[in-house]
Amino acid sequence: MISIKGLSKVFRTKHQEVRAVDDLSLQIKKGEIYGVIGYSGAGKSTFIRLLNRLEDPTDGKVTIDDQELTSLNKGKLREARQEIGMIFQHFNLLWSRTVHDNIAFPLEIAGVPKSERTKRVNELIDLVGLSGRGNSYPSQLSGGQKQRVGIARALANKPKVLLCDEATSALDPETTDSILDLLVDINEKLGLTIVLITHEMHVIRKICHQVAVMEQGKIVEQGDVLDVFLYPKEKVTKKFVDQVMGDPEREHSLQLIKDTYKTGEILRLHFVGENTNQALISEVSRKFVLDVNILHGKITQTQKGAYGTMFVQFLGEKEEITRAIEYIQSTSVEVEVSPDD
Ligand SMILES: Nc1ncnc2c1ncn2[C@@H]1O[C@H](COP(=O)(O)OP(=O)(O)OP(=O)(O)O)[C@@H](O)[C@H]1O
Repeated sequence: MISIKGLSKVFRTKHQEVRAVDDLSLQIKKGEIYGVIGYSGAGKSTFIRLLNRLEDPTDGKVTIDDQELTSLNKGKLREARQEIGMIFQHFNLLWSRTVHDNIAFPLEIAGVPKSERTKRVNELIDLVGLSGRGNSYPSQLSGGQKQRVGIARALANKPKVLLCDEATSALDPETTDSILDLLVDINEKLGLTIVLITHEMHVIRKICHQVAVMEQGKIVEQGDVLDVFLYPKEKVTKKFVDQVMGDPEREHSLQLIKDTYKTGEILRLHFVGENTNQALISEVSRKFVLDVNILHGKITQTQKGAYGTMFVQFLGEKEEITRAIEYIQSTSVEVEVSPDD
């Protein structure tokens, strides 16, 4: 759906040249939530602004649904932009207009008649959970509510793509989660493709299907969110994964745990995808004559299922422990047995 090829943006100032986006290529599928993560200065904002040509590229192409955005003249670009909604970190609302009139604004520009506008705005107000607040002004709303107005306004012209520029960075964690839930809801209900940029791995973990990691204008790693969490390759990606998971290798190596718990069999279980920890653990203690102690673990939920690591201690007859391990090995949970001394 979105094809990005060899995209570059060079900013030239008097004294220097900055390659904010450097020969970047990506494919984003229809209906996907695609996250781009990077530290400050990586080039994320410039990248997302190139997707609707708020910034003109120095080089490269952006194609959305077979339409090459980068070759359009001003008139055609204005039409094409109606299919691309955008939300911002600081909401960018019109302070002198009510919630209703903020959402109606893009419809006015598109020349939608008043009666139709009112109907559409009311639908959008309900969709984003702001029923009853249509006559409020932005200054009377909380941050989360302001972003809901931003989302409703961005959806007014029924876009195919929603661009989110650090949309939750100004919000507290709880409000962030409620806005992320709303984005997932919209993605599922409307089949909308969402491209977001963020510096928070929590955002990627919670709602994205695919992730690209950006550093110095380039994509250094990309893939399925679960894969990137499980097998981060680049140093910068590992740092982002640690933001959410801590570093189990460093903090709790199997050997370290074994040195602490000297009896029974110590196992490390890797959960990937659908499995949830509780179901397997309770199944094992039901099926086998064993005492199972959960020692340490961190399982987290992504859009592609649960994943994480858990250390457990099995206490019981050796044969029974072996049978239990074989049973776990027959599921999709990976088992690592503590090395023999
Ligand atoms: N208009 C501009 N003129 C000159 N340099 C710019 C301009 N916009 C961005 N840059 C430079 O391009 C690089 C990438 O900036 P960009 O804002 O895209 O990064 P970012 O990852 O979004 O970071 P942040 O989250 O801090 O905004 C930076 O070195 C920045 O200084």
